[in-house]
Amino acid sequence: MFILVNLKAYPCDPIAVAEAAHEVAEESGVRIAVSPQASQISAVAETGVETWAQHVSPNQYGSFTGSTLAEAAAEAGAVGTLINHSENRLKLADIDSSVQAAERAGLETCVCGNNPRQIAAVAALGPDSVAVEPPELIGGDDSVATADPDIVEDAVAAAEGVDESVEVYCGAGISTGEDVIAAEELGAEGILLASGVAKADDPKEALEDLVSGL
Ligand SMILES: O=C(CO)COP(=O)(O)O
Repeated sequence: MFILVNLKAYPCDPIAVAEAAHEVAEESGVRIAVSPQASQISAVAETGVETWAQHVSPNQYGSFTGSTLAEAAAEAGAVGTLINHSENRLKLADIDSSVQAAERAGLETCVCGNNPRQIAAVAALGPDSVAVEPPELIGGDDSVATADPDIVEDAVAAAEGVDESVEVYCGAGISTGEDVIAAEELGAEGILLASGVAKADDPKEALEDLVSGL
């Protein structure tokens, strides 16, 4: 299982979380990545943890003020990027262009969708992975894997029906090792989570719990 910790714009210490994630990844052998704010990518990458951008813009180099250039994210040390997170939704044409931009820059891509229909649509754009995250469960205490298991199984089937090579992740409300195992049993190959680590008193302890059953 791949564990991607999305720090969103939470007021946590990204370096402390990155160092904890790097240590837990090394100790457990589980693949763990951290996705900080764009301005913190290079500092997070310097800790040695696998680092992802939260978004890349659909544009190339040029007159695009305020954009998050995929090449700049890669040069700062990101190796992957989320695209179309529920909190940063894009039009389908822009998702397509952002996937292309990320691929040009050599970034791994994970495109998010709210439900299995959206997962099928974005899987057709050829990302490396897709992630289903029901918005109503994001940031809450109920894990998607137990509160809405059908959405995970249906997303896995939807992506498989379009392109079997696209991995399927899930996220929303995941905070424990049991949640991770439940997601794995539903067919997810990775999880996205945020508040369970970014808001934890002890992020390392939270991460150790997340990988405990793997
Ligand atoms: O949006 C998410 C990860 O990208 C999920 O957030 P929570 O883990 O806080 O529910």
